[in-house]
Amino acid sequence: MDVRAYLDSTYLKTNQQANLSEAENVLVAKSFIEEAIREHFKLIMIRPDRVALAKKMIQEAQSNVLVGTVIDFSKGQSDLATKLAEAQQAIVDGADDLDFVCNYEAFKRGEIALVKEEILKGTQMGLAHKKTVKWIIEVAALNNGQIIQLSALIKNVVMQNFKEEQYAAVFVKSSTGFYVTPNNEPNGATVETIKIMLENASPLPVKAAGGVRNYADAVEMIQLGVQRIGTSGAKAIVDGANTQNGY
Ligand SMILES: O=C[C@H](O)COP(=O)(O)O
Repeated sequence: MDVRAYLDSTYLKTNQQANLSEAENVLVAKSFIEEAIREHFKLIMIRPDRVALAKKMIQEAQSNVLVGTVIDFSKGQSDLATKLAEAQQAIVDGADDLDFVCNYEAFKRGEIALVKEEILKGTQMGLAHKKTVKWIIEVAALNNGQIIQLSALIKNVVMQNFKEEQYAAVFVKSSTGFYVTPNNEPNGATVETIKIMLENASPLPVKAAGGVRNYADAVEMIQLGVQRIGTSGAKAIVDGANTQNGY
């Protein structure tokens, strides 16, 4: 198994979150992009305002690394027009993957029509431009019943509105990695939540994100059946793989 083919190496901290100036934070972003090129990760996941930079660096390196970005990050509570405008800009800047934060708070309030509409319109926009689209459901904000329902809702919107050959380009993704639970509990992918997502999102693929930090975690997720892993620890995962395989 080549774990690198699963890895969306992720750096999404704002200047404030990183406690860095804009210039310093650009340097950190560049180091993640360079690392993704060097290590042949599947994708570099970067904030929207760094997409054009990542695309340029990857093209100059003649690399196949994909560029992904997040839409309406990290709360997902903007209106549809705002979400679509952000996605449109990311497409113009050259993003390959669009990871939308689903309005999971609206879902919890029972505003199902709103959630269905954003999934339909966001997916339509992405697929029309041949992008991969992912819907982040923020599992740590949901109970297991809600994870079942929201995974199934996304699956149903996609199956009712798009062709079978398009399903592989629409993921259900577990987490932003930035959600803070009231009791400081795990805020990302867990074996339990990923199993629930896989059971209820299929035939759509699943991306595990948040808290996947080492090779053993990554292998566990891949063996469960995820197609992608979003992680800020991609290098540690690859180093673990190399040690395990005696390289
Ligand atoms: O999508 C990826 C997450 O932001 C990464 O979360 P992490 O820092 O827990 O690996």
